[in-house]
Amino acid sequence: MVCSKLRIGILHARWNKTIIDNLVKGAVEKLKLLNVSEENIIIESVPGSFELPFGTKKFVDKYEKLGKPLDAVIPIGVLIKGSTMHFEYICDSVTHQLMRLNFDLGLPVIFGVLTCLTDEQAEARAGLIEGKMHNHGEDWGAAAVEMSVKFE
Ligand SMILES: Nc1c(NC[C@H](O)[C@H](O)[C@H](O)CO)[nH]c(=O)[nH]c1=O
Ligand SMILES: CC(=O)[C@@H](O)COP(=O)(O)O
Repeated sequence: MVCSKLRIGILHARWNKTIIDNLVKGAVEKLKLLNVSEENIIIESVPGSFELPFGTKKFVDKYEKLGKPLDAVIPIGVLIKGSTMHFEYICDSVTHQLMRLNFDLGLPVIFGVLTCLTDEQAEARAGLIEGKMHNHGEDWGAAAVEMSVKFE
C-alpha cells in the first residue's frame, strides 16, 4: 500500500502534557516525512496511560464503524515513577494489554509508552533536552508505517 493512503491513529494520554505533546509532534512529523497524508493522521486522547489499552480498542472500533479503518495505532503515554507501586502496576498491565491488542485487533499497535524513573529521563526521550537522546515519537511513527505495509 502506498504510504499516502495509510490511515494512522495516535491515541495519547494527557498526563505529563509537555512531554506528551513533543512525543506526538515527533510521531506526526515522521509520519508526514514518510508521506502519510496529514488528513490520515487521526489524533485522539484519553485521561492517562491506564486508559490506553481499552481506549485503543474503542478508537479502532470507532473508525472501523465509520468505514475509515486504521492501518496502525500509536498509543502514547508517559509514566513517571512516584513514591508508591502505582507506577509498576500500570506499566506492567498497560504493556501486556497493548501487546495483546496487536493480535486481538489484527493491526499494528505500536508501544509508545515511556516508563521512566525521573522527569529528566522522560524529557530526554521526548527530545526535550538539547544534545541528549532523540524524540522517541519519531521511532514510533516509523514503526507504525513499516508495520502497516510489512508482509502485505
Ligand atoms: N501517574 C500517571 C498516570 N496515572 C493515571 C492513570 O493512568 C489513570 O488515568 C488513572 O489511574 C485513572 O484510571 N497516568 C500517566 O499516563 N502517567 C503517570 O505518570
Ligand atoms: C505512574 C504513577 O502512577 C505515579 O506517578 C503516581 O505517583 P504516586 O506513586 O506517588 O502516587
